[in-house]
Amino acid sequence: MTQNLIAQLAQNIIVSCQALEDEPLYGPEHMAVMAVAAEEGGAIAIRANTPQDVRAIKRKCKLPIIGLYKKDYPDSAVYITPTIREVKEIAEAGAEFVAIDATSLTRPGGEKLEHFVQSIREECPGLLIVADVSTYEEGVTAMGLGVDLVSTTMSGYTPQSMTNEGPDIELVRRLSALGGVPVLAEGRIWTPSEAAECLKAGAYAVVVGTAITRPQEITRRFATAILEAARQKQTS
Ligand SMILES: CC(=O)N[C@H](C=O)[C@@H](O)[C@H](O)[C@H](O)COP(=O)(O)O
Repeated sequence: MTQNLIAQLAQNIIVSCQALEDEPLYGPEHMAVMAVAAEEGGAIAIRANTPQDVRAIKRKCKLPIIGLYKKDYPDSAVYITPTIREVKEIAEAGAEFVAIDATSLTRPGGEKLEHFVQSIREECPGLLIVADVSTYEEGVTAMGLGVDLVSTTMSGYTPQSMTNEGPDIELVRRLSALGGVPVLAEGRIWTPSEAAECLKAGAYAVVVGTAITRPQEITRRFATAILEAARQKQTS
């Protein structure tokens, strides 16, 4: 069953449907219809933040969910499903997968990643683990701990990782070349051709968020391009 779930993701698109409190589309019902739209468009799974959103999406959409729970702790910069408390809430909400921060950043309470992964296995049997990493070394470590998938989510968002505008295709390529644990390409994938490039680089599947589900950011890109074109027209 769990192996089938992983196999189902292969060579496909996962859509991340997330809106934080300060975003116009914030709210479980908005995310649920966003997930339905992604399903209609051919997504194979949904990535979603908070137990509330996972529950709402489950009610409307049949796709498996990679759940996460963004939460801030005062003693750590880790915010993607930082502790077993958030993992349990995501599992109880019905997600098939949980995405966790698997970077080398200090975890809340100084917990070691190895201990965290072990407690997920013990306390939430059957829940598949997606390790969100920012570097090659972190990916290798996570694979060694027996996670089910590795995702390049955090590349560009930690002090130890690159900060390019586009996706970190090189990281996808290097981690995929290891050949063991399936690698998801995630983060700043803006165009279908970038998504295709990630697959060519060896990605098992591709996760796209903002470019599909954050209309304010999509609008901003058009607005910027149009302003620039108008400026050029004026000066030519
Ligand atoms: C770094 C971080 O917190 N990433 C989050 C992880 O869940 C989301 O905010 C991203 O939208 C998601 O990873 C998809 O990426 P993009 O929206 O770039 O396609």
